[in-house]
Amino acid sequence: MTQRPQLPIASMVGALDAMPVSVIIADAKVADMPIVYTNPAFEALTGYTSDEVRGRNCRFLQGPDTATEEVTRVRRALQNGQSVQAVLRNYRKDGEAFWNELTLVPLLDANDALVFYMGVSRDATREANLSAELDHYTSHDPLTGLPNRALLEERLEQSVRLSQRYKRELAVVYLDLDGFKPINDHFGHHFGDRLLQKVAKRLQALIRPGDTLARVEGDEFAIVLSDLANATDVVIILERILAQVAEPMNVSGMDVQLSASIGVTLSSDEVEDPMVLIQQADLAMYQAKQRGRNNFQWYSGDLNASVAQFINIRNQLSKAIETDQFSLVYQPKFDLRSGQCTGVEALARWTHPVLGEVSPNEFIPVAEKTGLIVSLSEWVIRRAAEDFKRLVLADPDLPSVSVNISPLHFLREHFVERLAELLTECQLDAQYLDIEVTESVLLKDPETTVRKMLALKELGVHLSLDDFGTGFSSLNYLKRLPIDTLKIDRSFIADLAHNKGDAAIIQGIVSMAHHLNMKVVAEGIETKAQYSFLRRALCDEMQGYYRARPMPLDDVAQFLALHEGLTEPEDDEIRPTLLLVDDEPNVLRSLNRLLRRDGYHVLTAETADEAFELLAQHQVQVIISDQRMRHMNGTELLNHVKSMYPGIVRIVLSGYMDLESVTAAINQGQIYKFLTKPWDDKELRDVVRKAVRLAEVP
Ligand SMILES: Nc1nc2c(ncn2[C@@H]2O[C@@H]3COP(=O)(O)O[C@H]4[C@@H](O)[C@H](n5cnc6c(=O)[nH]c(N)nc65)O[C@@H]4COP(=O)(O)O[C@H]3[C@H]2O)c(=O)[nH]1
Repeated sequence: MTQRPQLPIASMVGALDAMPVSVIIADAKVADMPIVYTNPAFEALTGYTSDEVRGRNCRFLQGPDTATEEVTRVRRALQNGQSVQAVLRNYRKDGEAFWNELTLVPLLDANDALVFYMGVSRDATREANLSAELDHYTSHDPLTGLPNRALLEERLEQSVRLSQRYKRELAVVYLDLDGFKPINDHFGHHFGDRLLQKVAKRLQALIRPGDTLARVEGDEFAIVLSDLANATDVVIILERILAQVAEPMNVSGMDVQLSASIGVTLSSDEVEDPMVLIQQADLAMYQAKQRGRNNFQWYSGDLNASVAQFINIRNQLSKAIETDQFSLVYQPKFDLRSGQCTGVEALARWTHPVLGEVSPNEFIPVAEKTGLIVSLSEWVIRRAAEDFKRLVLADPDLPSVSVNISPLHFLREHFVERLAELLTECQLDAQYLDIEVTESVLLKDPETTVRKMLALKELGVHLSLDDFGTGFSSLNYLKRLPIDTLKIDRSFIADLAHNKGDAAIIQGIVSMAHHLNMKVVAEGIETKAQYSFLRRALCDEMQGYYRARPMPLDDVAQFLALHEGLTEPEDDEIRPTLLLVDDEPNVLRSLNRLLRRDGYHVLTAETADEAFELLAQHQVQVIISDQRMRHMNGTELLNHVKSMYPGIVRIVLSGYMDLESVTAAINQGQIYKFLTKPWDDKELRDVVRKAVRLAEVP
């Protein structure tokens, strides 16, 4: 056994004085262990000089918050002559508390007898505060100071257990502020944050100390109302919440009025997983939104499947970008005269590992609602810019790639600046990017739209107004917008062959756009009839399944490489075209034979529907219709033709002499000539020749 060196305290003092950590030595031979030495670092830590503390027991450093269990543990170690470590809440001379990370070691003499205790201290206040802050941070929302979702779930679990044990009612409330996002987007996040803090304060004032109010995310709050004597108490609280949220709030000198949509559910004995209650309240909240906002709805168990779908998508969407579940497809657009490809539109596709293909019509509105649309769109722009470089290799004349930008994103502060940054990052010249914004931006905020569009033009991007015709744009604003292209919404195209209103709207849009120096693209062209009608209506470009569907990148590259601008002239562009309408196939056959000989391009129809399809497809000069057919009346048909295609010369060829309708039709200018069956070949050919000449006069 090695001999322990005997260290008289006096010989150690020089070294201890120089130590950067606080050292204290107490005499262990005396019952109360008085202090016999402290070094200068002790004074720096506690504020006490050596003279002030010599002869006293260390307990003067303790205070009201010092944990008694820790002190007892230290005392026991000292009694047993053992080393001990502890972190004690101590107090400096000026009363300020600090965390003392203390190590006490016994000093023994040569005979192993305990003579002194040496205490080495370190100020651990910073770490302790940090860890407390961290605890708070992980369980609280930094903006409002309210519990976050994690703490809400913890408290809910406890509350459900207590309510089951004591047979009390418990309700979970889910609250979403109506119209908060536009305010946030419009006035900026700082303003939005202040507003959320005010709302949080008001809500907090309405609940009891045992309840939990949490900010779940964005403008969504949840409340656990526990220990309710009966369920009807909830109604009173909810009414108060609605009223309080609706009271104007003053933020930065501006009065803002909000409302809330609230969903509520009650805990029942059957609930095994308390988290289900949050989902139920959330579902009910969406129902409240659907029912017109500023109201509350109880969860009923059989909520609308579409609401459940909405929530499901919302929950999945946030992971989708990170896990690479999105892709892009491209749909080409074509010039209606040359047939050349005038660009491709990027359309987002989401393939979820379980849900499969989710339509953009489902996920885009959800992405808008949750704000995820911004990161999604930025991803789309980046990917489209990259893909465009590949597509110009396939078609060096490809003018641009179009991306859809949702109104919410478009109207966000700094949208234009951010786009400029993205273009620089992607090294894409602005002229190759076409931004498609729906007409609804004009409804939301026309002045900002005008300002942003001017800035975008300055940047050099191409601008298209999408879904045109659905948003009732103010024409006043339209003429101020630096728009390059109007895209006529698909809904006007679908029925244009039969609906005279749609046909007239299209003609009106084309003529107005051309006057404003804009091009017109018709969307959703599926049939030859629609295609031909739009060509004749002088529409500039088309997009639709009739020519090309949206395709993955490789396919569209191949398509562009092989595509040649075509458009053979149509028959009716070379020869005068006649349309014969009769429900008797034999009559149609003999008329066709007779008139073809005169060099006309002859079309035949047995029904009104067929006739309108053909009229949409072809430039018809003269229509000859039977008067009494099984499903229609000739003069009615011609009346309809007159309003849709006023330039077509109309002739009735009837087996009956219904004088009344004939004279009415002639008087109203609906028909040019009335001929009777059986017809005289020569007379008929004469009348048709004159009618064709009449139709050709502009
Ligand atoms: N029935 C029919 N449909 C046709 C025809 N030709 C094209 N379509 C479809 O019409 C939609 C045209 O895009 P949109 O009006 O911008 O309408 C888009 C657009 O508003 C939105 N969307 C798609 N991708 C994005 C995106 O990346 N960002 C944003 N913000 N919105 C997007 O979702 C909407 C729907 O997209 P999709 O389902 O891809 O649907 C596309 C396209 O597939 C046709 O001949 N017949």
